[in-house]
Amino acid sequence: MTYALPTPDAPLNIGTRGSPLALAQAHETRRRLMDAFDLPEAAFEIVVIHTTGDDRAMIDADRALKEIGNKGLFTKEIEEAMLDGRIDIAVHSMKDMPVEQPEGLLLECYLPREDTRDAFVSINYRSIADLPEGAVVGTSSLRRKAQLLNTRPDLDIVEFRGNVQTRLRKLEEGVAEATFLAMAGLNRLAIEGVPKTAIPTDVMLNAVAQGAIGIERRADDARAKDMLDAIHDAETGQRLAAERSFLGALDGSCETPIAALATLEGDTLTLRGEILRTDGSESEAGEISGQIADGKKLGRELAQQLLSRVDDDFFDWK
Ligand SMILES: NCc1[nH]cc(CCC(=O)O)c1CC(=O)O
Repeated sequence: MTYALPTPDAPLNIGTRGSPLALAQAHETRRRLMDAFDLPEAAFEIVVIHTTGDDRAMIDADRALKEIGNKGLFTKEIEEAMLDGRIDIAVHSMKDMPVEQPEGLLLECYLPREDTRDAFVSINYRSIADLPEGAVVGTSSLRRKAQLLNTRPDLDIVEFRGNVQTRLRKLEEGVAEATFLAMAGLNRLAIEGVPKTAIPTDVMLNAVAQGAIGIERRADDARAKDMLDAIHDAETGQRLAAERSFLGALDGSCETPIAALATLEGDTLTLRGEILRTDGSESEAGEISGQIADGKKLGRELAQQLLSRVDDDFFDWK
């Protein structure tokens, strides 16, 4: 080792967004690093970085999100802070991460994955199938919207943003009958009293990398590399390699109707994927299996299979 581990006087700076979920994920990362290296909490400093994506979400600009595209919206300022040395590592929801990282940064460390499923959140109903004809449901996710309309074209989908509390209040006020959240977020925040049911993945397939936390670092930072290697979860890495390669081959982002889930059994990786038209009028789904080590290739192959079945305008907004 040619470096010293962090100390309370020279802490490792952990960058994160300021949302409750982002902070919970940063705290989990700090806890795992403390345990792996037997270091005190004060050897780590959690540094909150404000991002453009946070502004957009606050102003509600669903339109702005779509105009700018979501790629990197939540990560640009955090990555700049890392390249500037203001922070040493950055904790991200992998679901929101572009497939490629900027020059000089690496994203190779994943924590053990949480539940990948979406939650159906409703005061009066237990599942999508339970919803009455024409029910109003709230979501701003293009994927969830397209998946819902594909199976339930009768539903009236309204934009829904904000934190869990805001959404629950809207449900209580009767603004919508149901909304959707990632089970992973609800579990990590351990919020009590949310009327939720996990949706099976054959009813609503999760977003690429849903439920996974990734930790980014500078490519030339040997200390950060060794520290992150110690807390990396190899299985999550193998699953995300396949899912993110599928996403990359489709040139998608978190704001594209694309879903994928890789699972491992023995030496075999199975990748299920789905692409949808934004209006839900068409969906193509498929599955591919092979050696775990070939995950990236399997992701590209599944993407090609699905793309070969659709027209060029498939992902165009309507
Ligand atoms: N796009 C927002 C986002 N990014 C990650 C999560 C939840 C946690 C996760 O999936 O890891 C969420 C909110 C949600 O979908 O409910």
